[in-house]
Amino acid sequence: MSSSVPNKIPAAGLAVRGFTVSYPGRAEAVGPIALSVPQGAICSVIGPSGCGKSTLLRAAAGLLGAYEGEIAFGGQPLAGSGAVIGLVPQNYGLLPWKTAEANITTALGIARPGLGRREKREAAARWLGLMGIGELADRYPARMSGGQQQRVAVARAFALEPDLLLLDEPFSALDALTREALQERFLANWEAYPATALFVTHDVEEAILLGGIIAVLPPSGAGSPLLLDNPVSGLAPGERRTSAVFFEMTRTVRKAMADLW
Ligand SMILES: Nc1ncnc2c1ncn2[C@@H]1O[C@H](COP(=O)(O)OP(=O)(O)OP(=O)(O)O)[C@@H](O)[C@H]1O
Repeated sequence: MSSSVPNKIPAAGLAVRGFTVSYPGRAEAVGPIALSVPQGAICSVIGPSGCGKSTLLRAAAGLLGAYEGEIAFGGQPLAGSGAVIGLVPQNYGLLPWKTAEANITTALGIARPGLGRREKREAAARWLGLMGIGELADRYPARMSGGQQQRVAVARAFALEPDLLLLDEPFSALDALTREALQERFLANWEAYPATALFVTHDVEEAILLGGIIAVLPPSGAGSPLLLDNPVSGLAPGERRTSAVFFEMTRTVRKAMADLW
């Protein structure tokens, strides 16, 4: 059930090799992390606090100055690949001086410069609607709850129709029912626009519901991530939560966590 990271950089999808970061003033380096995600697959990333999940996402998004190792997409360094990247950072990353709609149209203006004003506004309205917050289009982030801001950030990431989706605990601030509804919505969106995705979560059930691959990261410096192929992803989204395979996978992932952490 576990898969290994091939030595050669694959021609498609995301490949991370020997990813290591030395933060100034921090004795131990973060990593090394190695991962491989086929094009159009979701990789759930689960790991103990401080193991480097957000650091990896920031590096993949081009927001980290220096790191060792390589992050490749489509067989070439991600930085020069021209891939459109949709990022949902842990702090949502919304521009506080822009409304929900303008946060999305501004990002679209950068990532998809060919789109006209009307197309951008229509895309913003559609994706805010799909995330269940269409009525918040004119609202500023300071006047939204954390969960609402998270949903705007997810809507913005999907609106870009990205090649690579990077999500850092995107549903952590939501109540259980809204979270379940948005997990289903996330899968439906992803099936319509199957971006290669890294989905960081601390929730084992969420990792299993969403990921075709589950990367269980060890504490920093304690070896390589374990990559698990997830048979649950072969089931229809509506059947996943209640299937026997799901419960079996829950045991497998928890055992991997117990062994690695
Ligand atoms: N800018 C920084 N300067 C110094 N150390 C940092 C910086 N950013 C992160 N770190 C350290 O690097 C390590 C990895 O941090 P990171 O945020 O990537 O972990 P994480 O796995 O995402 O954690 P969590 O699950 O708590 O969000 C932590 O020990 C953190 O303290």
